[in-house]
Amino acid sequence: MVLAQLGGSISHALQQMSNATIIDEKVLSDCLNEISRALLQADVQYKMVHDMQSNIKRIVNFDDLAAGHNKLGIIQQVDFIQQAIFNELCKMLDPGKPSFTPKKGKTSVIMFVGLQGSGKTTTCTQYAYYHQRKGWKPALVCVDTFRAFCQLKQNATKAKIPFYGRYTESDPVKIVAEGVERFKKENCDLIIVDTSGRHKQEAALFEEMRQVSEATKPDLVIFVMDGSIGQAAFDQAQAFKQSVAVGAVIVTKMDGHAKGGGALSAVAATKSPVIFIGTGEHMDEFEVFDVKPFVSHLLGMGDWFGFTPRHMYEQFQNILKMGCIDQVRSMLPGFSAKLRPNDHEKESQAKIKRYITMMDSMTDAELDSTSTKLINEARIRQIAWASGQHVRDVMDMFEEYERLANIWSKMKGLKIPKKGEMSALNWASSSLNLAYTT
Ligand SMILES: Nc1nc2c(ncn2[C@@H]2O[C@H](COP(=O)(O)OP(=O)(O)OP(=O)(O)O)[C@@H](O)[C@H]2O)c(=O)[nH]1
Repeated sequence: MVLAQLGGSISHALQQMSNATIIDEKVLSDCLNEISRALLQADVQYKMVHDMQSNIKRIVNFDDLAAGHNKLGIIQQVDFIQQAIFNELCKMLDPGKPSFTPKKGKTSVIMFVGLQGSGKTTTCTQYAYYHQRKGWKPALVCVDTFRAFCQLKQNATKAKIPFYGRYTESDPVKIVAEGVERFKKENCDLIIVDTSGRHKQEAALFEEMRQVSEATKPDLVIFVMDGSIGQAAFDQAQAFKQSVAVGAVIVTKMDGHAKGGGALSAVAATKSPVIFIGTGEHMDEFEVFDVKPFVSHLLGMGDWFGFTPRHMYEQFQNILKMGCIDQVRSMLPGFSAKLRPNDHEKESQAKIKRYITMMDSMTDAELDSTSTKLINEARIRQIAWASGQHVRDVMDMFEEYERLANIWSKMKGLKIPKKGEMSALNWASSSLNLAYTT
């Protein structure tokens, strides 16, 4: 089952359950069985599906369910069960510890491993290009002496990323040692090693990987997995983990016919987080992986978990474009009093502008993350300094974000507008509707 269909099947199961007159053990079991079938067809490993079922059954209290057998009660119970499924799937995708994060300006060696055809070479360039656009100084080293050499060289040349590889040398360890050495001397901060995926025998592949790892002492080993490989995902990921210290996963080919379940299996097998997904062959078809929005899509819950600072930024810009905030704010109960102090138009405008300036000093990762975990005290101070504002103002801005994100999280099914998709007035009236429901 492809990813796009999985959400539909799960929504269908939940819909069936909400049509029931009472939610008892049988209704819940039927629903969970349908969801389990959908997950299995999407290549989630059997044991994970089984564990999820047991965990959900354990937390659902049937006495409470029986008590809520009017329509509202049933809707609440369905919400509760949907939330429980959401939490279980998030848990599956969260290994509990973040992967090593390279630091700009400090040399890190990142080694990519994966089977031939998994999309490893494509991913190496995408990863390099992603960082290059953010001001890093990446470099690519190709261990493979055959086809990947040409492919990686071509990609690297196109993206103007330094490249090292040797056609004539057959010893991969020698090539990689030379390449890493050279780029360390050139002060590259991200040295990306593309290992070979082609070997007649698995044992030879893993032995070469171990030797390359030994020679380069990578800061992070990334396992690249084809998102459409099916139930083999778990075993494949585990085999790599047993040979080298895999610390992160990138799932490729998540466009088109990809099955989402493989990502869950790879996390379980490697106990490492998925950090990016590949959504096409082109350099920029590469996305940071964020667990909650991914699971939210998987469950057909739409974008309601995905309210990011960037959404707030874009909506503030829309509001400023509309001119008169006093007019807009009368329709914006979603906005806090802080944004409309004493009803003064100018002050409100100035405040929104200040928030926008502060957000201009945030990184893309911070703007696109639904979590403010990235923002610690030091970051708040940096943002304040970079935007010429007070620390207190930056904290105010994040409080405002948390408040709006909280409002949007309650608006299940409502799509968060993309840039330019929704006018501030539409957004304002959505907030207005919400204000009466909260
Ligand atoms: N649709 C799609 N195709 C992809 C994606 N990533 C890679 N590919 C294609 O998949 C094929 C294999 O990708 P490679 O990057 O060559 O894979 P590899 O693991 O390096 O394989 P070898 O070089 O043979 O070891 C190529 O045709 C890529 O263009 C993706 O995210 N989506």
